[in-house]
Amino acid sequence: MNESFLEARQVTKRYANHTALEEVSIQVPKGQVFGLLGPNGAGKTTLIRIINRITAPDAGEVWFNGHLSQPQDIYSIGYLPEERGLYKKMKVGEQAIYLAQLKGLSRQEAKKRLTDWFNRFDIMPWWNKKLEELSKGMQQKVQFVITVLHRPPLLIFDEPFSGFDPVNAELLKREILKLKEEGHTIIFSTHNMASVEEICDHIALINHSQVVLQGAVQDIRSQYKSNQYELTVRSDNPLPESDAFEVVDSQVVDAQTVSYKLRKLTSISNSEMLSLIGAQTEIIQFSECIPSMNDIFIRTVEGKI
Ligand SMILES: Nc1ncnc2c1ncn2[C@@H]1O[C@H](COP(=O)(O)OP(=O)(O)OP(=O)(O)O)[C@@H](O)[C@H]1O
Repeated sequence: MNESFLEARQVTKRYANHTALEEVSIQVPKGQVFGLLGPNGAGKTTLIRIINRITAPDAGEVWFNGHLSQPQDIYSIGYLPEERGLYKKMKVGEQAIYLAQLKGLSRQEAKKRLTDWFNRFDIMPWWNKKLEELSKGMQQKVQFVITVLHRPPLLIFDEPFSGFDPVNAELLKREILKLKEEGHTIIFSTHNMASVEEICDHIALINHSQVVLQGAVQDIRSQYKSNQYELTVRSDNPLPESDAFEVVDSQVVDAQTVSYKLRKLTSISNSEMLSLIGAQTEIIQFSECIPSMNDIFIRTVEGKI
């Protein structure tokens, strides 16, 4: 694993009647997209607020780019909070320039970068409108742009896809991946598991205030494999009998086609299994069932592992 840009070490946060985080440790690799997952109330926003120094932990430490987090580190973070907070009565372009200047950009540079982003996000016609005249999705776009405009090395997005239609969610995904290619480290919290598979390199799953799963998405999905396969064959020849696998389920698709769910019983490779079946039947489709992040989330959170 490459070096961490951000680490939480044994972070604990207690509120009056509730422990929101219990010895939570995460390692966010530099230049990667890190998904912070968990059911409602798990503690994700609390951890994000601690990383942003909005609230302090009761115990534990946050390490930022190799040093113990310092107050000035917040200038190296672009944070899109869950509750979006722009001025409703102020004009969009003017507001965006003002906020960019607060983050250290000159007026000229801010305008140049904003024009570029606004064109890409198709919101340039709204430059002179008041924020309250924009739809929720457009307001989201404006706030996203303001978050990333000063190009901080660490970007943290809390539920960035909420309020976006599928086309705009796609646009946002592409922009997040572009920001990664430019070298930013990105943390985002989401309940949208499809987006996790598409854009996250690593994840941490928090449940009941603790990290219950952490690692590279591909490794985690492989760990949860259960030797199950989907197979579709022409029905002229029966499936060969074998000690290597068993049929869990079968379904007639049409007069010529049958599909099976198989479980592998030995350590033969996928290619060997394919040859074994293919020697007697004509294979139309063969694939190993790799659990989705959605399945893994539900199984882990419901304790079915
Ligand atoms: N300021 C606060 N005072 C008291 N309790 C709080 C405070 N902030 C958060 N909590 C509690 O801490 C727990 C974790 O909340 P948090 O907002 O971190 O969850 P989350 O994982 O972000 O949830 P969601 O997915 O619903 O946004 C919740 O039980 C919440 O009620």
